[in-house]
Amino acid sequence: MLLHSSFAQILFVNNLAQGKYSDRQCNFEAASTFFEPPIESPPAMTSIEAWYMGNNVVDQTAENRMDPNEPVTISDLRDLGVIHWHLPPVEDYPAKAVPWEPKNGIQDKQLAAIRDSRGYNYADIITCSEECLPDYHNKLKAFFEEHIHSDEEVRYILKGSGYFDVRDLKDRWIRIRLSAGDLIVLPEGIYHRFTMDTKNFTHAMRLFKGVPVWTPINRPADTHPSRERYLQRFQPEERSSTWSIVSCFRGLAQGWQKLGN
Ligand SMILES: CSCCC(=O)C(=O)O
Ligand SMILES: [Fe+2]
Ligand code: NI
Repeated sequence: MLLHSSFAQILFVNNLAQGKYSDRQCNFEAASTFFEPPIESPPAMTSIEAWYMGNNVVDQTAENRMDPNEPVTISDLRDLGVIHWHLPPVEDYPAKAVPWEPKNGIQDKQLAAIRDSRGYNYADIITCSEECLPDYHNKLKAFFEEHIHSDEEVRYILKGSGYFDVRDLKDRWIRIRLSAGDLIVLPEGIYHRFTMDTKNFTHAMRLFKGVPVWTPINRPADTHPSRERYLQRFQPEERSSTWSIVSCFRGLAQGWQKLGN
């Protein structure tokens, strides 16, 4: 198996170098005997890693860590509304399926449980690589434009890897490294962007509640209702000061009412 897959990888890289890949070969099912991504996912990674990055990005696919490194914990991410599971993929998913319908019922029970409990009733599967993604260069540019969405962004990495960058509440970029098995939820209204890493291969499931909304709302979007909702939910100081102003006005109004009676 090991021999087989290294052979397949050598073949893949060779063919890639000769420009042999076409859309047809991006169908993993049809080409599964020789199509393997040119990388292996790391063994049983149990958690994502995140770190602060600088604003000056020369190569978006590089790690872009601060020097010295400034790590960001899972709990810091939770405070921003970003949640994560690690579910090693149990099925062999196709390279592309828009939408994706499980063939023989849902085999991945853990994924099915998350989909049910969070209402992700639509899913599709895409492969980001130069061979498989039509209009590759423009898509990569669009993915890396800072934006928000009016819904959650939910991605399950099936093979390969990539980075989601999110802004913290002080507007600093945090880079989150995802690889096969990582399922991430970015909340509605968080500023974010996506890039592949130096390996240039991400095979992912995109999950949605109801009709998929993937229109990006590029920054500036500070007055967009989704951004305002995000700040209400996740910016504690702002929420408490808004609440104290509201309750102060309430108190005054009640006072006036009493005076009038
Ligand atoms: C990891 S999926 C490809 C990127 C994407 O869907 C996005 O940036 O919204
Ligand atoms: Fe997106
Ligand atoms: Ni997005």
